Amino acid sequence: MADWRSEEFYKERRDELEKRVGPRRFKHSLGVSETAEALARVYGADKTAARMAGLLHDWDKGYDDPGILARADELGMELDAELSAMPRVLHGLTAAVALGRAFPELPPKVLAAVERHTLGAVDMSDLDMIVYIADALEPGRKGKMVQKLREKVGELELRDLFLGVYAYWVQLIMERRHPMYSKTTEIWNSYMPEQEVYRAEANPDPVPYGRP
Ligand SMILES: Nc1ncnc2c1ncn2[C@@H]1O[C@H](COP(=O)(O)OP(=O)(O)O)[C@@H](O)[C@H]1O
Repeated sequence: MADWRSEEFYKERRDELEKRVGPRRFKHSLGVSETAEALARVYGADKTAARMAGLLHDWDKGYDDPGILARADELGMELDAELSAMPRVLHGLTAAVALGRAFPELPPKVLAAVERHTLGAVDMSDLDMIVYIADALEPGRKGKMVQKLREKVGELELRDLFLGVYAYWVQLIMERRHPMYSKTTEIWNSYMPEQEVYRAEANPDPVPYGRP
């Protein structure tokens, strides 16, 4: 089996990716790869894994809606009714399965980061968060909020930077009037442990909420 950490492996996958997606998506993937590597350096994660997962995250983004559903079917994936109705969010899930089969040398942590880059998940690893963030902050992404979040790299803890990006993305989905994946709230809440602490303490506020 090839060494997935080698430069040769990276270049081979990069050249294959170029044939799988359009030029804009390819450029975006290179940007995510570089940004993920830089974030891994800042936050002390595996730089090679971040660079690889960033490169591969949109491996299946070249499929149209019927195509990605057929791809999931071919791969033997069982999608529930909700996910079947949201083909745009499926490319990370199918890519993780397909890449794991095509390149068994890829470690589970790289596949997990690819799988989670669109919807996120409860209990994301540092690497998962890095790829999720890199997808939103790579140099090709424009906007005031993107710029603000970029300036927070290294300043915020990784988890807080991830939550900033997640919140921004959820807001975008709402503004664009796109359907929201139902587990988004559950995922968000799983990163809000302070709510647990608050509930466990006696009410520190002498004035109940809602009173004038
Ligand atoms: N929690 C969510 N619920 C529903 N759709 C989502 C959610 N998160 C992301 N999406 C949508 O999934 C699509 C793909 O997202 P993503 O893979 O992150 O984008 P890109 O392929 O541009 O990097 C986008 O249309 C995005 O709005």
